[in-house]
Amino acid sequence: MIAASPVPLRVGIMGGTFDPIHHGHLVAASEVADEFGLDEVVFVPTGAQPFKLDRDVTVAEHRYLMAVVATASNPRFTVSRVDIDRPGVTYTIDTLRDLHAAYPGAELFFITGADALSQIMQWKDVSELLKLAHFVGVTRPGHDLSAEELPPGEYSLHEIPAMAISSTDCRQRVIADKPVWYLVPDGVVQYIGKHRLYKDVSTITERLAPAVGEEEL
Ligand SMILES: Nc1ncnc2c1ncn2[C@@H]1O[C@H](COP(=O)(O)OP(=O)(O)OP(=O)(O)O)[C@@H](O)[C@H]1O
Ligand SMILES: O=C(O)c1ccc[n+]([C@@H]2O[C@H](COP(=O)([O-])O)[C@@H](O)[C@H]2O)c1
Repeated sequence: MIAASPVPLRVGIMGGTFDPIHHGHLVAASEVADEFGLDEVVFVPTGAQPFKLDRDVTVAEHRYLMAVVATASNPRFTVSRVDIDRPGVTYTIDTLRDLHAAYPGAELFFITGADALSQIMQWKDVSELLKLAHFVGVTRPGHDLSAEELPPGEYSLHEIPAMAISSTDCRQRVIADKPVWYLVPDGVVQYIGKHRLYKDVSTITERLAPAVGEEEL
């Protein structure tokens, strides 16, 4: 008798700068998990995102902890440190290799908004990248959802409820003393206030691009 092979785990990966994590990220992950029957969605805060090296970004530990707070109540959501613990620039090719090692035999689904999806052809090692995970692009207000440059069969497009929320807008609201209630989870509102994120810029932000000569990219 041939033993039945175990059904592979279906794992979603939601990569992002998450500065801060907001309900747009959470709805995208929840909708894709439902549509694709995912067993788990791993949120992966980035280290030094290659296209954001000239930006000030909140220190990784705060972004990681906000993701933990935001996902704590969902038993299928977890948060990974793989990108923030790996030195150097964060490339998704390394994220996927690390997560294949952490979840041997699992099928990986990389979840991305329409804006990020449109740039994927410029990501490092794109042809290998597309073999390591199935890419799922989700709708995002203000961005066209298309992936014409990507090879057919390597990705899916999925419509989700429109959440006109961005981390940029959340940060600007905090700076302007406007509320971010209901744009981000309650615990994240409180975390931002407790640590004075986006207010105390001199102490809580880091520029991702190292000073010239300081570190080789
Ligand atoms: N409102 C949203 N709806 C759908 N997808 C989203 C939404 N916001 C972010 N995403 C997707 O989530 C991932 C992580 O996004 P990111 O952390 O950069 O948030 P952001 O709001 O775009 O941040 P910022 O405004 O700082 O650029 C990306 O794939 C992005 O396209
Ligand atoms: O691998 C790359 O070359 C690459 C370039 C740009 C962005 N990414 C990934 O895209 C995801 C969304 O990034 P962001 O900063 O828009 O939230 C996140 O997981 C990044 O690591 C990856």
